Amino acid sequence: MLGHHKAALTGAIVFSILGSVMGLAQPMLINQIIESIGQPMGTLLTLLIGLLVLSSVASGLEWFLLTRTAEAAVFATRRELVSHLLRLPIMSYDKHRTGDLVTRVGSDTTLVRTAFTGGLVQAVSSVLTIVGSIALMAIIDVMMLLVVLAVIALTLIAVIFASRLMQKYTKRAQEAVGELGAGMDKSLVAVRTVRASRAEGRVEKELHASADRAYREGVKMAKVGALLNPVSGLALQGSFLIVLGIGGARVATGDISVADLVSFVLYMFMASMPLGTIFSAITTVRQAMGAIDRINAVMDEPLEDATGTDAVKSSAITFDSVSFSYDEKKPVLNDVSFTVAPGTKTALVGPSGGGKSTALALMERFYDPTSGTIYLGDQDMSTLSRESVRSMVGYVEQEAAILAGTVRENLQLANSSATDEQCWEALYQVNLRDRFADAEGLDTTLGDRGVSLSGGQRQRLALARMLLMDSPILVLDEPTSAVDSQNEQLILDAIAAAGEDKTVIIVAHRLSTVTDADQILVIDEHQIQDRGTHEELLESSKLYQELASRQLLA
Ligand SMILES: Nc1ncnc2c1ncn2[C@@H]1O[C@H](COP(=O)(O)OP(=O)(O)OP(=O)(O)O)[C@@H](O)[C@H]1O
Repeated sequence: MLGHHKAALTGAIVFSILGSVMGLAQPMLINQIIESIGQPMGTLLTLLIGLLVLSSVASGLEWFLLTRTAEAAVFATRRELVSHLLRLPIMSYDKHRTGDLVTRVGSDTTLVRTAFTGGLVQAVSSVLTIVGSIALMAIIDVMMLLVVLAVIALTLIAVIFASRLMQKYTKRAQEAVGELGAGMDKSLVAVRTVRASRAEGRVEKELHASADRAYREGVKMAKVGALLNPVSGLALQGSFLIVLGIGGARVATGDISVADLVSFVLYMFMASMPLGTIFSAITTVRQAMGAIDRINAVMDEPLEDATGTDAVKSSAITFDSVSFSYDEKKPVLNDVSFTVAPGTKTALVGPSGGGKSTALALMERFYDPTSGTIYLGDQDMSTLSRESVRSMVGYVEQEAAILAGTVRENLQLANSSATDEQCWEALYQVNLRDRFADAEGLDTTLGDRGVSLSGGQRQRLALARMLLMDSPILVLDEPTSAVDSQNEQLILDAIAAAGEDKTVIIVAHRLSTVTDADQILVIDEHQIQDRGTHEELLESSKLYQELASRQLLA
C-alpha cells in the first residue's frame, strides 16, 4: 500500500529522527542551565531556543509528509476498490447490496484515513521520542525508570484488550451503516412505490433499526473508551506522583541532583505525551482494521475472468444442451438447444419465470452454463473473452438503465467515439429526436436514473444506445413492455430497420411484438416446449394458443 511513497516516507522518518533528537536534547540543555545558574548562560539559552524552533519545524514537515502519504494511500485504496467493484462477476452483485458496496468506498475508506492521520502518523513520530526518553531516563536513574515501566506495561495490557473490543464494535457498526446505505438506496430508487404503498413508516422503521444498531455499537465503543481513558490518565498521573515521591527522597539523600530530577521528570513528560497518543493510536488503528476487513472482503473476491480469445465476427448463436442454475440446486434452464441463424429474428415467449431473461444473460456471458455449450458462430463462447462477446452481442436489459448525466453521455456509454450526428440518427431511429430537439439537445441532463423520462422513453433511449454499438447481434429483453401500442410499433420499426442485416433475439410478453419472427421459442418449466413461426405455433402449440387467445391474437 505504501510502496509507491518511499521518498515521502524516508523524508518523514528523517524529519522524525531530527525532531526527536532535538526534542530529547532539550532536557539535557535545561539540566546544564540549572547546573550553571550564577554563571553566563547566553549560548546555552540561544541553543535551547534554536532547538525548540527547529524541532517544531521538523515535526511540522514530518506531519505533512506522513499525512500526504496517508491521503495518497487512501486515494489508491479508493481507486482500487472502485475498479474492483466495477469488475466483479455479475453473480457477486446478486449477492451484495448496492448501498453496502457504496459504503465500503465511502465511509470505510474514510475510517482508514483516520487511522493513518490520527493513528499511525502520530505513532511513528512518537516511538522515537519514547525510546530516546526511556534510554535517557535509564542513564539518570534506573530504579525510578523501572517503576515507570511497570505502570506503563499494565496500562498497555488494558489498552490492547480494549482496542480488540473496539475493532469488533467498529466492524459491526460499519456493517449496520452498510445496511443503512443499502436500505436507503433501495427505498429511494423505489420511492414512488414506497409512497404509493404508504409504506414510509415501515421502511423508516427498518432503516431506523439499522441506524439504531450502529448507535448501539457506538455506545459500546463509548463505554470501552470511558473505561480506558481514565485508566491511562490515572496510570500517567500515578507514575508522576511516584517518581516525584521517590525522586524527592533520592534528592534528599543526595543520590541524585535536583537538575537530574528535573531532567528525569521532563523526559517522563516527553515520553508520556506521545504515549497517550500511541494508546489512542492503537484504538484508532484497531477501529480502522474493522473497516479494512470489510474492504478486504470485497477486494478478495475474484474479478470477472477477462481472459479468452477474441471472437471472430459472427452473427449466429447456438445453444447446445444448455443447462443453468443460479444456486446449483434449482434448474432455471434444463437441456435447452436451439440455433439462431444469422440475420434472422428469434423470439422467446412463455409464462413469467420460465428462464427467458436468463437465456439472454447467458448470451452476454453474465453467467456461464452449468452444462452444455453456447456457440457464437462456431466458437465456443466460454473460450472467448467476455469483452469480445459483449462487443458482438448488443443487449438492452428489461429495466433499461439510464445513467445520471447528459443524453450524449448516455448514448456514448456503448460507443465513446459516436459523433453527434450518429447520436441524432440513433435518436431518430427510436423516435426520440423531437423529445430532445427543442430542449438542450444532446446536452439535456437526465436525472438520477432518468427520472425525467417516461418508461417508454427510457427504453427507447437504451435501444438507441445499443444501436450506436452496431453489434451484429441484438439481444432485447422486452423492449416494448413500457410503451403504448403506437410507440411499440415505432420501436419495432426501429428494430426492424436497425436489425435488417442483424440477428435479433427478443424476449416478449406481448406476442404482437413477435408475430413476424422467423422462429418463436415457447419456454416454460425451464425448457423449450414448442418452436415454430407464429402461424405454425397457433396450429400446433397449446401453450402458444393459450398465450395468444389471452392477448386476443387468435
Ligand atoms: N440473479 C438471480 N439469482 C437467482 N435467481 C434468479 C436470478 N434471476 C432470475 N432468477 C430466477 O430464475 C428464474 C427465471 O428467471 P428469468 O428472469 O430468467 O425468467 P423470465 O422467463 O425472463 O421471466 P419474466 O418473463 O417474468 O421476465 C426465476 O425463478 C427467477 O426467480
